[in-house]
Amino acid sequence: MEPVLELIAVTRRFPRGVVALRDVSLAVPGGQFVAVMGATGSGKSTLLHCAAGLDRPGAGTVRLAGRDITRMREGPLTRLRRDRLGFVFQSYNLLSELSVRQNVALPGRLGGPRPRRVEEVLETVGLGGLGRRGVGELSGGQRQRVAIARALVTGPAVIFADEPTGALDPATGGQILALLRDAVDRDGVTVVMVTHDPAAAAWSDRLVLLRDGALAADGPTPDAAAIAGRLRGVSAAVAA
Ligand SMILES: Nc1ncnc2c1ncn2[C@@H]1O[C@H](COP(=O)(O)OP(=O)(O)OP(=O)(O)O)[C@@H](O)[C@H]1O
Repeated sequence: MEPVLELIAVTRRFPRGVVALRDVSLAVPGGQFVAVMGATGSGKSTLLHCAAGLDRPGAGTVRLAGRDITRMREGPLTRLRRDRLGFVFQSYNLLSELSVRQNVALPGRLGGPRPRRVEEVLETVGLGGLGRRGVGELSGGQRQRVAIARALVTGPAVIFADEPTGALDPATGGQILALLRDAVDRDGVTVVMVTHDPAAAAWSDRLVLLRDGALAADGPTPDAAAIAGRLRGVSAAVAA
């Protein structure tokens, strides 16, 4: 099966000699939950941004849903992101003056998703009946549920999540991770999640570790204690 997301020898340099990603290759099949970890500054967010077409690598190729996005013009790329990708960030990125329902309806094409589809995803994330609430009145966990509903509403191929539980307590964070896990298991969505938290990463199928912009490890996700050990391993190598 063709991977839904593929990075081939991706390198991203920033000014002053920073190589945020160096020669990273990664093929992700549909329906896989991937956690990306590594010390601060190891290139996790840069990997996520290049993979999602939010940033362009200086060298290498990114293929997303069967298309080479590396050289795609901004218009088609924006449409591809809107129609095939979902995004969940630590800071929710919702419009707080709009209602839950309006936020979830935002990413749709002309006219937006059908109202019934919006209600359906709100039920899925446990917000059934809260569609008319203002997002400003919601708790952090509820806001992140809205963000997940917004990510799911178009039926995306891939959801990119950057520290989705970073602002939540462990119990609430666990509920959010269970929703991402459900999207993978139920709908066959691929999730690529950046996290610092071994307990969050333990929900994934595959653990990718970055060290100084390069792939340091890539394999099946072990339990949280083993993840923490591996993370210390790659971080210590940087400090040494
Ligand atoms: N826009 C930018 N301009 C210049 N340098 C950048 C830029 N974005 C990232 N970098 C640098 O690239 C490297 C990788 O950054 P990145 O944000 O991808 O790391 P990270 O692993 O996500 O870190 P953190 O865990 O702290 O969020 C760092 O050295 C960072 O300073």
